[in-house]
Amino acid sequence: MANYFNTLPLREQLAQLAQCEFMDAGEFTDGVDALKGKKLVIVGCGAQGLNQGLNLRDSGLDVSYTLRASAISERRQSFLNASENGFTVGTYEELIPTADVVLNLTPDKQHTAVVSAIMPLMKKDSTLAYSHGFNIVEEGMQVREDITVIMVAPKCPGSEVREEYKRGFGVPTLIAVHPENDPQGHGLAQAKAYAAGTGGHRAGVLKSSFIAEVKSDLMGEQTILCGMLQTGSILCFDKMIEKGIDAGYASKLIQYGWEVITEALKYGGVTNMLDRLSNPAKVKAFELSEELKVIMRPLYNKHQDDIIDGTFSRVMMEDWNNDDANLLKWRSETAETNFEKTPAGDVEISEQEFFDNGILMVAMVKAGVELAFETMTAAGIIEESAYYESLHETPLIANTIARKKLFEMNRTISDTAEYGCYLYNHACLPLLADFMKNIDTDVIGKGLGEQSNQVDNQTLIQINAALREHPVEKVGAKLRGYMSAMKKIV
Ligand SMILES: NC(=O)C1=CN([C@@H]2O[C@H](COP(=O)(O)OP(=O)(O)OC[C@H]3O[C@@H](n4cnc5c(N)ncnc54)[C@H](OP(=O)(O)O)[C@@H]3O)[C@@H](O)[C@H]2O)C=CC1
Ligand SMILES: CC(=O)[C@](C)(O)C(=O)O
Ligand SMILES: [Mg+2]
Ligand SMILES: [Mg+2]
Repeated sequence: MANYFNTLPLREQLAQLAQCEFMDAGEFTDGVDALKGKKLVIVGCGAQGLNQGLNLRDSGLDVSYTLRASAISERRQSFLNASENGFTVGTYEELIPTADVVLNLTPDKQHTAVVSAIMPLMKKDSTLAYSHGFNIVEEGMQVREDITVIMVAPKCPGSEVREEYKRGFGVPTLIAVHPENDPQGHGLAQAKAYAAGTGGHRAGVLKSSFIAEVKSDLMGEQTILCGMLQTGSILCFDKMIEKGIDAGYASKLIQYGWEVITEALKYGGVTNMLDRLSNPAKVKAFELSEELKVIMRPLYNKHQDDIIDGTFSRVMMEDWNNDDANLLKWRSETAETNFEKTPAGDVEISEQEFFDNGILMVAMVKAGVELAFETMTAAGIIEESAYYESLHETPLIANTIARKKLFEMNRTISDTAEYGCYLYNHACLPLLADFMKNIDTDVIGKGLGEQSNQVDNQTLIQINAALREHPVEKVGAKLRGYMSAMKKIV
């Protein structure tokens, strides 16, 4: 097998990267009908597997789980996830032959082995579904020609796929049909029904391609979504400790701060997030974010370049073949960081205080969202896709840090995302070393303590215009307009 993307002519690569059509709510009036009465068998019951299965069943679909024989015999967590939620669980031999749709929700590293094992058992004219395009695009998996291959990719950690559904909302979702495998022409109808079953249509669905999803998902997760929040947590915490801020306070400000400040982002974009600051703090946050964008832009370009040409995938797959040695080493190193080892203090921090004392965090989120959006769109990803992958998903990742710090984020996201997050963190920590030398508690930990809200009018006018004029704000206003069912979290 070879990297599918790299086998295509540039014309086709660009066309697939640009595949992105916002699907109006009217396209989902049939709901889950295309899958009603069909047997959906999910392989794997982890972050996506469990939460998607719960949503699909609540949406009236017939869902069961097939797990590795060892998972069942050893009653592993995946078996408990499925059985304790009342699902039928069986081996591949027992359930795959009965499946109309097989949802492959195992780790990307396992996809070639899993698909190779289940394909011979899949009945003629059935469907194979993915939630990430890595196996098809980066590995070039060849699927039997009678099998329809679709993708329904939530732009969100598995846990929040379920939480947003329970709130009556959903998460933005990319759907696609693999052009090499749509023999009966019903791939799109099935993908739409699957997306509706997860609740994705309530947040927004893009008709995308396996290529557009992979090349944007890898970029978002490695940079703004997980990498920036990991690096920002470590740098901001260590700076506060260096400057004598109480460790419990510092830990709480960061652990819960990302969620609070990015909730403003989710509702009103970067503009609303900065509008939550005083004028002097907004000017400071804007200046810091502009400085951060200059420093980090080469890193964001390198991540996108390595994703586009397959370098990232090759390097990660080398680690797969080395028993995940780097992934496991970097995971344990993360657990040893001061931030991870310091519990949040039993101290009251008001919602506004997270903004006032977290000016640097606001600047990092602004810089990361804008850089990721700008880099993705420069690489051919369409704005709507780049918005979901940079701005809208950041608060959903922040929700996981609020639960149990970087441990929970890295446990909930895919191993692929976790690996990319560590690559970014290893590069960004030294990259920001000089920048952090000039940082003090006025922007992280204590706030400006300004006596008045006065700033230069011209400066404020220019900053407000720059915030509102950024393309992520324009496409964001349109997409948030469709999210009438969005629910408050903080
Ligand atoms: N995590 C996330 O938030 C997101 C993930 N995705 C995508 O969803 C897919 C699933 O990822 P995720 O939910 O994170 O995966 P998890 O690691 O959370 O769960 C993997 C599941 O697969 C099972 N599994 C592991 N290895 C094998 C194997 N060799 N054969 C069969 N089953 C196996 C595990 O059970 P056991 O080990 O007990 O057998 C577990 O139930 C991936 O393609 C990922 O890219 C997409 C969007 C977000
Ligand atoms: C949660 C999500 O969308 C990620 C970051 O892409 C992943 O876990 O792979
Ligand atoms: Mg993703
Ligand atoms: Mg991902």
